[in-house]
Amino acid sequence: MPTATRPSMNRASSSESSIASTSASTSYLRRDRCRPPPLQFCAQMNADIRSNPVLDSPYFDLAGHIGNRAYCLHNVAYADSPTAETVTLLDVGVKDLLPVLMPAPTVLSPKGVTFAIRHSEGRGWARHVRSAEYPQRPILVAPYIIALQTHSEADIYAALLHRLSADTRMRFMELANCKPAEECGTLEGIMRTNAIGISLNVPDVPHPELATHRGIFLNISRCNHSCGPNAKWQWDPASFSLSLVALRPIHAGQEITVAYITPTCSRTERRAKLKAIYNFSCRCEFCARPASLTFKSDAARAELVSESGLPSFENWCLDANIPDHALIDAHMRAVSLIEAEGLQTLDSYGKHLDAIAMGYGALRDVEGFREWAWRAMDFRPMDSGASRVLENWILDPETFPVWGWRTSPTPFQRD
Ligand SMILES: C[S@@+](CC[C@H](N)C(=O)[O-])C[C@H]1O[C@@H](n2cnc3c(N)ncnc32)[C@H](O)[C@@H]1O
Repeated sequence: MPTATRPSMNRASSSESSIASTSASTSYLRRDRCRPPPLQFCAQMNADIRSNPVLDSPYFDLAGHIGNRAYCLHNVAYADSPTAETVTLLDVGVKDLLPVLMPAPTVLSPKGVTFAIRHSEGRGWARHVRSAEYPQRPILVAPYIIALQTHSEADIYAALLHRLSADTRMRFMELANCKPAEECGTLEGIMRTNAIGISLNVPDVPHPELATHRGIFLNISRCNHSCGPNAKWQWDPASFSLSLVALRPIHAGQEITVAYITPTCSRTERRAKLKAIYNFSCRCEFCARPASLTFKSDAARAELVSESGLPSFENWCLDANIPDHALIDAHMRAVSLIEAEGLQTLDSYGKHLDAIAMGYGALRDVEGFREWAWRAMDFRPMDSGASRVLENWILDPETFPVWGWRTSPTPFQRD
C-alpha cells in the first residue's frame, strides 16, 4: 500500500455545467457530454501521470481513461459511527468494490494521547499533542485524477460540500488555502493545500491510478510540515481511516509535524519544492539551523539516500576479510545520521535497526541482539503473531534463525 502522501498534482478540467446534488446516498453524474479533452492537455496530463511514481501507471492514456469512466457522488457509511460524515466523488466501478458499511478501525492510536489545534508561530494553525484520539475518517474524498470534462473541479467540490452538514462545511472553509486567487478558486485552493493522498481498497480495479485518491481530514490536515517530522500518516483502507503515528517520543504540548515531501534532498531543493507546491518558505527547525550546519545536513541526507558503505548481510557472514564490526558499524552510522536529521520517516530506518540486531545475532552477542531487537520491535507496529515470534527469539536468542552465522564455518548450510 502506498503510504499516505500529500498529492501535489492537480489540474482543473473545463467547466460546462453544474452538478445536481441529491440527498440520496449516491447520485450518478451524467455522462452524455463526456468528450476527449484537447490534445495538448492530454499530452501534458499523460506525461505527469506516467512519470508519477505514486500512481504507478507508466502507460496511462487520459483520452482512453475518460471514454471508459463514469462517476458518482456517494456518501460513505460506517458500521462504528453512524454520524460520521464522508462525501466522495468516486469512479462507479471503484464505488461498487467498496463495502456498503465500512468496518471499525482495528488499530487505535496509543491510549492517553489527545491533540489540540493551536496557533504555531509563523506557520498558521497546527496540531499539538495534548493529552486519546482514534483514527479519523475523511470528510471529503475525490480521485487523484478527475477525468471529467463535463464539470470543473470547483463544481465538483461545491457539489460535495453541499452534501455535508453546515458545521462540517464551515470547518472545511476554515482550512488553510495556500493558492493565490489567480491560480484557482477557493475550494480547489483548500483541497490542494490540505488533501492527503490515500489509496482505496479496490485490488480488482484494472488501473492502479483508479485507487489513488485525495482526502480531507479536518484535524489531521492541520499538521504542519517539517523536514525532520516527528509523525507520519498511516492510512487504513479497510476501515477508511487515517492515524498519526509517532516516529519518536513527542512531549505534551509539542507540535506534531509530518513530511509533505520526501525530505532527503538538500535544504535548497526542499525549500524550492515546498514553495512551488504549497507556496510557503519552510520554517521548520531543520531549515532554521545555522548555515554552517546546512552543508553537513545536506551531506548526511545524500549519504542516506545513496546507502553507500553498507555491506550486505550475506557477504559479511561469508567473507572473513570483512571485519566483524563492519556491518554493525555501517548500520549504526546510518541510524545516527537518521536520528540527527529527524528522518525516522524513512523506510530504511527500520531496516537498519533489523540489520544491527541480525549482526549481533550472527555474532552470538546476546546483549547486543536483545537491545536492538527490542528497538526494532518497538519502532514498528507488528501484528500479535509477528511480535510473539520476535519476543521468543529475544527470550531464547539461540532460536533466532541467523544465530551465529558469522562465526559458523558454513553458515548457510544450517537449517
Ligand atoms: C495543510 S496546511 C497546515 C495547517 C495550517 N498551518 C493551518 O493554518 O491550517 C499547510 C499550510 O500550513 C503552512 N505551513 C505548513 N508547514 C509549514 C512550515 N514548515 N513552515 C511554514 N509554514 C508552514 C503553510 O502555509 C502551508 O501552506
